[in-house]
Formats: sequence, structure tokens, C-alpha cells
Amino acid sequence: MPSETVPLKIVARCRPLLESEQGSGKKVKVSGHNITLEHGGQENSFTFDNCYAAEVKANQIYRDSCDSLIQKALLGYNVTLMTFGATGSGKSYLMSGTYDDPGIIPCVNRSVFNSLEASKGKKEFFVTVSFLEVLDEKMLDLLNPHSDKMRVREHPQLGIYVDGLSELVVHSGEELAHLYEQGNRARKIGMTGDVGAHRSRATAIFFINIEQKDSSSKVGLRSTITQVDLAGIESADTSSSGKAVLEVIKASEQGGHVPYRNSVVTRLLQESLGGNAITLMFATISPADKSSHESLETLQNARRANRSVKNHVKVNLEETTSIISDLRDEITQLRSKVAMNNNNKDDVLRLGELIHDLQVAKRQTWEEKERMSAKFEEERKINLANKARCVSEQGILDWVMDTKKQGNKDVRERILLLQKEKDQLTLEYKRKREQINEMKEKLQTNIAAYSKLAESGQARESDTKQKVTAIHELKEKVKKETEQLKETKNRLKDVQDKLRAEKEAVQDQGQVKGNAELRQILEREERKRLEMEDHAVVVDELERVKLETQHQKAEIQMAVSQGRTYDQTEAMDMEMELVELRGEKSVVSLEIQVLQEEKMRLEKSLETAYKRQKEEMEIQQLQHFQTFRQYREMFEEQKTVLEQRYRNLLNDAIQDAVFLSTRNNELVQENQALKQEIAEQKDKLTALGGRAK
Ligand SMILES: Nc1ncnc2c1ncn2[C@@H]1O[C@H](COP(=O)(O)OP(=O)(O)OP(=O)(O)O)[C@@H](O)[C@H]1O
Repeated sequence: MPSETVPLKIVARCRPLLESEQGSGKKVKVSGHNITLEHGGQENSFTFDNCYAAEVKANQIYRDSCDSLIQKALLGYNVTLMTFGATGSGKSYLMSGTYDDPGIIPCVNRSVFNSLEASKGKKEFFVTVSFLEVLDEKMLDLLNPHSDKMRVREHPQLGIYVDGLSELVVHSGEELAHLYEQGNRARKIGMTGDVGAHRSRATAIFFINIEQKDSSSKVGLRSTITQVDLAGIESADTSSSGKAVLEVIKASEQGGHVPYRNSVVTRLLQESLGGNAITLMFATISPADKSSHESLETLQNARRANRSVKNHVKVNLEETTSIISDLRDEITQLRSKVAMNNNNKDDVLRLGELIHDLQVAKRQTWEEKERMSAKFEEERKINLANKARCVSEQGILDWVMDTKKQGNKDVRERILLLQKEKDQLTLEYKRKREQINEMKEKLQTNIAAYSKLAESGQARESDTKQKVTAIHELKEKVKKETEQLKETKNRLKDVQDKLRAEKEAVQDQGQVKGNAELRQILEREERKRLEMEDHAVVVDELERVKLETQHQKAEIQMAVSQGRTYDQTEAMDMEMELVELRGEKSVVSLEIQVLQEEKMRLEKSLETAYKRQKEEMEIQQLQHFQTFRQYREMFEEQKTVLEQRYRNLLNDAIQDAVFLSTRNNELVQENQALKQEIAEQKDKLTALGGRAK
């Protein structure tokens, strides 16, 4: 199939000014395909395939500049999207983004399956992913952080690949996004052992391999979307992969040898930087004053890359079956040659290589990839959990929550909705509470003012009436608002209960069950929440009683000041009311006491449960340890027995050898003696013969 030569596409992206950089000045202007950067008092203009200012979101950049390339990938072309810029210029943000502002990779993940699913029925497709981090020339498998050695190798027909890197089969856009998120989280929480400043020197590469078969024809298409978050290209740091990419660009400009083999990343990007891939490079820059030198260098090097790196792209046909049969033919021929040429060293080495290539090609079948993927999936759960345990509890928690979320998308959505509802209700509740508090304060002030006026005995009837009406109205309002507050509170409680139930259901399915410490943290949080809720109820109740009492007092004062006398029935009613209020107060006090006792009881039972679980775990650990020790002792015993047996065998063999050697010597000597005797006999016979003559 003929190839087409295409230059590297360049998209310039200027990130926003950070809070810490405010006031440092904006040096970048973007207009259409042009970007202008001011440096050293001079304006430097560049024209690229596209240029984006800080306010443009990644999903728009994806739609404008990447979607057409992803559609090309679905037609069988390899496509690479890579960042290129200084540390802190916004490379990772652009590629990964955030929950609210998803980056390029999440957009690609979504688009790939949307498009593939649209062609369902006409085509069969098969998608796998791998996620790799390269730090200081060491490769780390982000989806399955194992410690087995990985190597960059080249297959004559399939191209460059990483031997030992997990390749997981994905069946949906959700799975794809989920694996990417998990790999990214593994990067973020430092599961792979890198921390702080080292991260800037790390390059992350997310591979999406797509194979498609037309239902009517046997030949399919194969393509790879390679998405690279490149390490910073600081000139001072000679070991970074960013720097190695820069060397490749410079060498391409000069012509001649291109040093792809100088670093793992350039080796892996060989096809993207001068081979069979359509490559888009995001030149990322910061608008800050202090970064203008680095920004200028980035844009200059991006222009260089656009002018000098030429890719030769073609549709990749899926030819595994013919590759396998070609390799088999070659191996058969070489085998006969090796047999005839008496194991010629070069032929034997070549035969070894061919057999390895055949094994790799055989692994390309969809069935084999599914089988391997299931194996990686099992391995990676163990590896990720182990790594997470070494890092932090939070890491485990994140990992666990995420696993469960993936297991049940509906639950995740329900939790999100409930969370949103809870936030809204909490806000409403707070607002209402504040309003009521203000009204209560006003009411108290009014009552106090009225009491003072009444006690002075100089109040005019119209004034008193007005004040009393105002107090009544306010009191009604407080009552109404308090009712509404109660209703909001009940709704909030309902939502909280539902949310808790959903979360508990999720937690029960996961590993939290086995993690006593983690469970204790959750239980403690839950207890604190309940205590606070109870406290709020008690405070509300007390306040209500206080307010009622004050109000009654004010009403009596008001009546007295109006010169009112009470008849016996009224006095009795009032007395009854007072008794009721007192009773109510003592009920609330009693409730507080009960709640406190309940709290203590719960605390105690939780402590006991925790202790019991801890003890059980310790016992289990001890049992495991004992079993392990028994096995080790058994193994040691068997080892000693075996060693003894081998030693005896060896001694026997040595003795046999010594005996045989001695016997051999004896036989040699006997042989010599016999030879001597024969010779002597011959001599004697010769002598006798002579005499007879
Ligand atoms: N579009 C954006 N909107 C808001 N903040 C951004 C944006 N782009 C980058 N940032 C912020 O700028 C800072 C640097 O970004 P980022 O970490 O992506 O840079 P980087 O080039 O990947 O750095 P490094 O090479 O150290 O990994 C971060 O605090 C990031 O949140």
C-alpha cells in the first residue's frame, strides 16, 4: 500500500495565568492560526495549524483539532497526540483535564467508542489499551504495576512494542475511561514510587489499539492511537525524555542520523516522529513573564518540528494470519539450513529471533489477547492493591471506591444525584436557620423593649397594642418558618439516609470489609455526624421552650400593664401551662440524658466490636504465620532429606567413580602385563622356531 508524506501538525496552547502568577504580566496574544509572544522587548509571531488562548476549553480543542484525526485512526491510520512544552506549561492539564473540564484523552476515549459503535453490525472491532510511564529510562506499567522487566522490541511486521507491558481488552467507552482514570490515579498517588519534582521528568503514554474486521472481507484494519504527556523539555535536564524528543527534532532538521535509540521514549515514538503515524504536537506555553524565554523556545522548536519532521503514513492492514504463515515458512527453511550447515552460529541466532517473532505474532489473535487480558486483569488487582497498601490508606480508599463505582454505574449516578440534592438542602437549611435566628433575636429584643415599657408604667395604650401586635406577628412568622425548617430538615435527613444506604451498600461489596482500620475511620465519621445531628435537635428544642416561656412571661406582663386582672379559671389555666412548660423542659433534659447514655453505649459497643475484630485479625494472622512456618519447616525437612539423598547419591557416584577409575587402572595395568606376557611368549616362540630350523 502506498504511503503519503505528511508534516507534523502543531497546535499551540497558552494556559491561563495562575493565581500565584497574577500581576506577572501577560505576554501572549492569540488570533486564529497566529500566536504572538513578547520576549526581551520584541514581539515574536508564529503560525501553526491552530492556536488556542487560555479560555478555550480542551473539549473545544478536541473538536476543532483532534476529532478529524481520531476518525482517521478509525480508518486504519496510526495517530499520535503529544504534548511538548516546559515544566508547568499545562501539558498534563491539557491531556487529562479535570472532572469539570475534561482533557484531550477523556475526549478521545469517549469519541472512539461512540464512532465504533455507530458502525456496529457492518464491522467487528476489538480494542485494547496499555498505559506506560517512563521515568529515568525505566518503564512502569500504570495499569498493572508489576516488577517484571519490560523491554522495547521491534517486530519486523508489527513494529515497535514494549515486551511485558499489559494490554487490556476494553469493550466500552466507560471501560476505556475507567482504565485511563485508574492509571492516572496510580500516577497521581505515586504508586509507581515517583514523587514531587520527579514527576515532571516522567512521560506518560496511553496506547489505544484498534482492530476492525469488515463482516464481508477477511482483511481487517489495525491502528494505534498514541497519547503522550511528555516530560518537560528543560534545557538543563539532560536526562529527560522531553530533551530526547528535542534532539530528534534537531537531528531531523539537520538530516542524517536521527538518534531515536538515545531514549526509551524516542524509541517508542519513532513511528510518530518520522514514521507511520499522523502526529499532532501540542506546543504548551505559560503566559507568565518569567516563563517567556522557555515559551519562546517551545514555539521555535515546535516550528522546527513542523518544518523538518516528515511522516509517511498509510492504512495498516490487519495481516496476522499471513504474517504467521510467512514466519512459519521462513522458520522451516532456516531449520533445514541449520541442519545442513552444521549449526552455523548466525543461522541459529536468526532462528531464535524468528521463533520469538512468531510467538509475538501468534499473540495478536483476538482470542489470545482476550485470554492474556483476563490474566493481566487478575494480576493487576493484586499488584494495584499491594502498591496502594505501600502508599497510603487514602490510596486504598480511592482505589476501593473507584472499583465499586465501576462495578455499578447506576449506583454512582444515584450517589452523585443524592449528593447534589443533599448539598442544596443543606444550603437551604442553613439559610432558613440564619433567617429564623435573626427573627428570634428581633423577637427577643421586642419582648425586652415591651417588658421595659410595661414595667415603667408609662406606656400609652396605642403603643402597647402596636408592640403586642408586632410581637404576635413575629411570633407567628417564627412558628411558620420553624415548621418549614423542620420540613427541610426531614427532607435532608431522608436524603442523608438514602446516601448513607447507597454508600454502605457499595462499601459492603468492596474491600473495606476486610480493612478494620478503614472501617473504624468510617464508623467514627458516621458517629460524629449522628452526634452533631442529635446536638442540633436538642439545641432547637431548648430554644423553643425558652422562647415559649419568655413569650408567656411577656404576655402576662402585658396583661398586667393593661390593668387586667385574672379570674380564677384563667389563673389556673396559666398555672397549668407553666406546669406543662416545666414538664416539657424536664422531658427535654431527660431526652438529653438518654441520648448521652445511648451515645456512650454505642461508643462502648463499637470499641468492643473493633477490639474483637482486631483480635480476630491478629489470630488469623498468627494462624497464617503458623501455617506458613509449618510449611516452611516441612519444606526445610524435605529439603534436608533430599539434600541428604543427593549427597548419598553423590557419594555413591564418587565412590563408584573412584572404584571404576581404580578398576580401570588395574585393568590397564593387567592389560599391559598381559601385553608384556604375550610379547614375551611371542619372543619365546620366535626363539623356539629359529632353533627348530
Ligand atoms: N487550562 C488550564 N486551566 C486552569 N489551570 C491550568 C490549565 N492548564 C494548566 N493549569 C494549571 O497550571 C499548572 C501547571 O499545569 P500542569 O501540571 O498541567 O503543567 P505540566 O506542563 O504538565 O507540568 P509538569 O511538566 O511539571 O508535569 C497546574 O497547577 C494546572 O492546574
